[in-house]
Amino acid sequence: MSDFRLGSNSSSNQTPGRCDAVVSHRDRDRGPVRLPMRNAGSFVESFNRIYRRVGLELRSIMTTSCDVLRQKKCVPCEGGVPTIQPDQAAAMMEAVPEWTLDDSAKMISRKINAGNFVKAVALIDRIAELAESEGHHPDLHLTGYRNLRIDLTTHAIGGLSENDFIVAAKVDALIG
Ligand SMILES: C[C@H](O)[C@H](O)[C@H]1CNC2=NC(N)=NC(=O)C2=N1
Repeated sequence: MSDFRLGSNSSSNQTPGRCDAVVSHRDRDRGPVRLPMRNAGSFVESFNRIYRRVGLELRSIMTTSCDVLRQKKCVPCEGGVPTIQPDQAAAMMEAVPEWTLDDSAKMISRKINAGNFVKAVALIDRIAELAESEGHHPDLHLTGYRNLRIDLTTHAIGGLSENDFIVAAKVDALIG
């Protein structure tokens, strides 16, 4: 097999330079790879299923940039994908500084004092629209008429996925 070379002129039509994943050949990292904006998770799964027999593997790099997360789209998750591990989750919290990671590293949460009940419910409505457009939904807790807690975890896999961080970053943009 010829030396497997990669550059920033990858197949995806995104700005060069940003790396979403690394491809390794026989466990040796060979270079950066850009992933498609949509369905990146299933692309990585399919690539690895097909090319593992020749020693190639894609390892996606979870982003720690809020801006990058806000450009992404959630990937429908029906289970069968690994959860983000605690160390990666802790690193990704950098992108969503208003959020906290729970002790089990399976959920991220944000607490907001919306000021009054009407504002809190209006915020819930806006979050609901965002969640529906992403196909990924937070658990919402409104207590004390104005205190809203937003919990994000990926129920299908019983832990965190990049979807949770994408929605969290978009909620932050929505709140401002
Ligand atoms: C088919 C659809 O993508 C799945 O049912 C989605 C819906 N929204 C979801 N939201 C969250 N938080 N976790 C999920 O596993 C989930 N699954």
